[in-house]
Amino acid sequence: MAIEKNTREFDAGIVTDFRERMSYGGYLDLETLLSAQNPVSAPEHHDELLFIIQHQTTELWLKLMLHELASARDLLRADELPQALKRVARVKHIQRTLTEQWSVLATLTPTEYAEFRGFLGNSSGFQSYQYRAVEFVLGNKNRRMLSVFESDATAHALLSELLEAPSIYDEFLRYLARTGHAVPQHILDRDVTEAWVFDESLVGVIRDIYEDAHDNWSAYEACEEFVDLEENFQLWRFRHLKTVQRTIGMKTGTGGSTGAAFLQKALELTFFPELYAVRTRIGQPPVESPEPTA
Ligand code: HEM
Ligand SMILES: N[C@@H](CC(=O)c1ccccc1NC=O)C(=O)O
Repeated sequence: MAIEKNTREFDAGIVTDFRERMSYGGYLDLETLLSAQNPVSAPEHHDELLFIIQHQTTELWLKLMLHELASARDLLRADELPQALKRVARVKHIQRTLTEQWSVLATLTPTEYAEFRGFLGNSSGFQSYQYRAVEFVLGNKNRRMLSVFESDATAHALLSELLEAPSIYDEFLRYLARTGHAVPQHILDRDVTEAWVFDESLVGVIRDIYEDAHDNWSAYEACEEFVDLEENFQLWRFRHLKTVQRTIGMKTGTGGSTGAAFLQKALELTFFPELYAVRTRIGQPPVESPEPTA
């Protein structure tokens, strides 16, 4: 038995002739994928490959995240809540992988990074259109961000389209309205190209869902899934900030921002603020509506 030589038998049926058959590498277009790592440092720095692959794998996962989130948004529009939540469940796993992945890049020391940072010019993750697209789908719209993509027609077109489209949160709130929840009309009519801003009038609607979870189970479950999405997103941002602090300290960014201080401010951005605000209200007496003025 070959196993005694610590060698596995080559099963008789194993296919070896791929002249006329689809192969692994062909199906996955590995030729393209594996020829896309092109270090710019000269002489080539050993650690630049790590830097490139960390970014490329992130972009691949972002591509899938966007695919799933856009689909979840469309499913909500079609009143298919359980199917939408299935998509969100997958996104949560991708986010965990992306957050965990920071530990690989954290093995890059400040000295090593400084040795090839100069070759990166003004390129920066700030110019990641897929990252911006995910922020837009989740409702953190910012028209100003489009200016970075003036010279990239594909990225610009995608971001413009997502800017104009309702976010996943807009679609969820519309779904709630259609299924009997008292979502105020001004929310349903809002300008969806603007960043979502905390709306006090929505907190009572969410509170009703949380206080009668049994009878609002699917809406309640969806709210909790959205909170997971937001929390996971913030954990990624936090790990990015920590990686930045340990590799470049307080240096300004290659993209032109103040660097760590700029990234710190992103931790204050929020996607679903009412889903957090409701936690303060649960079990408290209802907030009186303000007296109408004049
Ligand atoms: C040593 C590693 C890294 C450093 C030192 C670093 C540094 C920075 C800095 C300073 C910024 C602010 C923009 C600027 O002025 O350049 C930034 C933004 C950004 N970086 Fe990184 N980064 C690192 C790794 C990564 C990785 C692996 C990704 C994954 C794609 C990434 C994605 C982003 C994104 C999406 C932004 C925009 C964030 C926002 O707008 O809030 N970065 N990065
Ligand atoms: N902004 C980083 C450079 C950087 O990290 C980067 C450069 C090119 C492509 C992606 C990058 N990642 C995140 O910003 C810096 O200031 O060192």
